[in-house]
Amino acid sequence: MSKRSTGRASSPSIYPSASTPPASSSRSGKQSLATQKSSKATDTTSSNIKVIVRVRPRILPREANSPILIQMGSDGRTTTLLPKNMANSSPSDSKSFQFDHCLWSVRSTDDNYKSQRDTFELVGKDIIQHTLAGFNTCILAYGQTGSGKSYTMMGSNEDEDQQGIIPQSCKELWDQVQQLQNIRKRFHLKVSYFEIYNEQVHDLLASNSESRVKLKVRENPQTGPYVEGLTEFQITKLEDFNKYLKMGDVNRTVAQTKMNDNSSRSHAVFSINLKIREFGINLDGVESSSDSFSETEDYIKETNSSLRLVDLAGSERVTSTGATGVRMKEGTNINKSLTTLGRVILSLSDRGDGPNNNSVASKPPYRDSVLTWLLKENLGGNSKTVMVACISPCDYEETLSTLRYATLTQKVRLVARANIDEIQHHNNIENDRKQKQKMEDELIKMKLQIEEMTSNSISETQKNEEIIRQVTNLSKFFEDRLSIQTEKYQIVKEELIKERSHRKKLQDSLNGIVKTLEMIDSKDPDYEEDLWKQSNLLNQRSYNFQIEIMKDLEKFCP
Ligand SMILES: Nc1ncnc2c1ncn2[C@@H]1O[C@H](COP(=O)(O)OP(=O)(O)OP(=O)(O)O)[C@@H](O)[C@H]1O
Repeated sequence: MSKRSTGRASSPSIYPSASTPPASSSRSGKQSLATQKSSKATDTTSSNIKVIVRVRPRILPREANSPILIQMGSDGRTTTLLPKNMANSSPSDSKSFQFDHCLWSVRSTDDNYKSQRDTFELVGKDIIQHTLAGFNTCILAYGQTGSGKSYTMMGSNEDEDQQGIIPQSCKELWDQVQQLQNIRKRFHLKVSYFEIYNEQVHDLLASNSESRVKLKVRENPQTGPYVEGLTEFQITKLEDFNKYLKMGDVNRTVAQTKMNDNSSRSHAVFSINLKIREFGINLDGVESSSDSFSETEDYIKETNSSLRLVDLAGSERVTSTGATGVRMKEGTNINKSLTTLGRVILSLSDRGDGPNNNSVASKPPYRDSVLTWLLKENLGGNSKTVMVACISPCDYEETLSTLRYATLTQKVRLVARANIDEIQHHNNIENDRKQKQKMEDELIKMKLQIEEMTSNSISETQKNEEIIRQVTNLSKFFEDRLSIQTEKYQIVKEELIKERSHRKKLQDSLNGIVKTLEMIDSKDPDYEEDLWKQSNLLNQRSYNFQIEIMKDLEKFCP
């Protein structure tokens, strides 16, 4: 909703295809025949429209020497409008008002200065939480022309510190979704962006040729009014928000006026539709595609909510703006719709306890302007709504008017309920039967597996016992063999010892013979003779011995 250039003329063309009915807890027509959604009515809260007042710095040249007519109390809830002509007035001429919050953004050096970030913290954070909880929510900026509505809602996208409520809300919502989603909980975000210019609705995200087509407003008995044929884009990454915001801002009608160089000539509504689906236990463990939701998905809970971020065109006095021609027509239409908004708020605030009370209050004239018709749910129905009333620091009349408008708005009571659908399956019994059968089959399969494993383990044990037996036998066999071998070794060892001693003896004998031969070689005559004698003696003995043997033999064998 940053402002760009002057408005363009309408050009008739084909309607875009997508439509955006507001979120509701009992959406009709889309559910599958096998299922039925039952709305969960427990999460219902009743609260007033919250009102926050923000005063901007003196930035217009005409304000340079003008006194600041606004004071804000240290409680952060009181705004005081000082008298127009302070020199001729007494302090009692000041007018004080109480709001949910009062944001002082006049001088960044002041202790109580509220930056864009502070503004989001106080205005947007809660709203994002409510959106995630399934409530329809709305933040709308109201105020005279040039009072800082677009700055508060959109700010400057170039500088992160200057970002307004819309880009900060997108980021906060995206971050929360990233944290909360898991295999059983899936989030789906879609955006749309339209403007109401001269009581006509234009799709700011339509292609160029279709962007000036006048769209129709329809009313769904359950979900309320919606723009027929509005383009919706799915958000798959944080940057998508920025892309569609920029696209819409390029198409928005803005113009230079005497009061504001870059004045919004239309009311702009940026919507984020959030769908959350929760899934039951999936026995197959199959994950569904996370890119898109299908109507046949077997989810057990669906939450639908829509966050509407509205930058209203500024109220203006023709005398102040000096508008003529097209600008004057725009201004008249802007004022007409804002007046209707005032009448709707007045009617709703009259009801005291809101839409459910029985007082005979006038029927809010929602249909008297496209703006109030489209915001019907956010102003007087199923929504949690915050109004940021923007004021300029030096304009008495316009500021007084805005503060009165804001005071009235605070009295509007809304009954919001979380749009949660619990899914009842008609085919539950059949599903249960199938699941039971599936689990029984699974059980039988597991039993068989266990039996198989048990029998396997018995035969394994037998096998092992057989191996142990064989190993025992083998080890016995080897032990026996070992003892036999040991015995054999002992015998061989003893024989070897004997052999060695025998060999020693032989060696000794051999040595004796060698010695004898050496002696022979040395030709010792005495020894030779002695040897000769011995030899003869032996021969003689041998001969005698033979004679004796012969004699004996003759005795036994005659
Ligand atoms: N809090 C702020 N801090 C600094 N500058 C601001 C602040 N609020 C508004 N401004 C500046 O004041 C000027 C008017 O603000 P802006 O365009 O947001 O007003 P507006 O209410 O949207 O006007 P219109 O209704 O005509 O579109 C802009 O130049 C804007 O940057």
